[in-house]
Amino acid sequence: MAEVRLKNVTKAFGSVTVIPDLDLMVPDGSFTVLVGPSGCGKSTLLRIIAGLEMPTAGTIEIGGEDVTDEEPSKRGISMVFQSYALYPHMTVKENIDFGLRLAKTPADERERRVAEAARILALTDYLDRKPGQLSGGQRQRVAIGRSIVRQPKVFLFDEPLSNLDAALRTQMRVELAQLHQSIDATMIYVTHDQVEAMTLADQIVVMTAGRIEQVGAPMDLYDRPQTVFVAGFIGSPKMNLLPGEAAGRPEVETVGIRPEHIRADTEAGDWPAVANVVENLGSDTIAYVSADKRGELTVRLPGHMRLRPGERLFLTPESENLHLFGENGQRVGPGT
Ligand SMILES: Nc1ncnc2c1ncn2[C@@H]1O[C@H](COP(=O)(O)OP(=O)(O)OP(=O)(O)O)[C@@H](O)[C@H]1O
Repeated sequence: MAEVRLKNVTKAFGSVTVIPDLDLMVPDGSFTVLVGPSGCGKSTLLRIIAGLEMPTAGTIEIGGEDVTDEEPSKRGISMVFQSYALYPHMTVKENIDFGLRLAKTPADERERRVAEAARILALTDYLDRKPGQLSGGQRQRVAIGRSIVRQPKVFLFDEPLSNLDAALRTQMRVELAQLHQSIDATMIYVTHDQVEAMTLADQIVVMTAGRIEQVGAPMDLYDRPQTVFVAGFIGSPKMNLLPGEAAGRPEVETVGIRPEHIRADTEAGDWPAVANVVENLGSDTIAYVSADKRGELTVRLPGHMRLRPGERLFLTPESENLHLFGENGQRVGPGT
């Protein structure tokens, strides 16, 4: 068992408290993704779990053991960073093997583990190459290989794919999902990327200003954001958030509607509007429009719908897909 539990974790740098009082449970074997705006404390939290930062107060348990005062190397964790920092003069095999050699693992065991990691990561044919002879994605796989051979209970990833180009990111994302399926370890992953969060996570933790705003399965957060903040943060393009007004619900202050839940028609509809900017993505079209009395809205339309900037259209929000938020930005319906 390697669940990770944070209890009343507080972190201050000097007089600035960046994490006020945080509780989090990461289930054994889960893929937990931390998201939130820049500076909200994601990396700090990961570093606290790793033991690279000491919490100002609170405890960290890994696999039921209190590791708050334990050295990073004794916690059974392994961390993969965005800059993968391989040793350029060593081969792939030597890079992967490095930590095991330092730990004085017996040679035959090292051989076995490196071969197994290389197999999982499809690096077997590259073991004798130097990092300079690899693509960015292959280098990142070597960095992950270094983690795998140490057989950690928990993998920590801090934006591991952010230095890769779009195509490689997609490929590595799929590979990470497969890796998680094949080795079943607990993974905690920080990212800015919506698609990574939605596709990799069993549970997403949305943070803001050092606090947890909501924890849930990706589609849970998407379908039932509990706050205006989560509603605006999860989903791309962003949910439209309009000053409230819901029939018979005076407590509603904000009404949310996702871009794909607004129907558009050139003939008739509830809200007359004019298209400002139109992005044709092929599979769908994103239109940024001004709607009379509603202001600026983002609408996701079918890819085949042709629309030109300046063109008039009529929008109809799907009433069954509205999100209602009350005072303090808390969800008040439907189905809180
Ligand atoms: N060593 C440090 N000394 C002082 N302040 C720090 C230190 N490390 C982080 N901080 C501050 O703590 C806050 C949280 O930083 P952190 O890097 O954890 O955020 P983040 O959510 O990972 O941000 P990003 O998404 O931009 O990487 C920030 O305000 C940051 O300036």
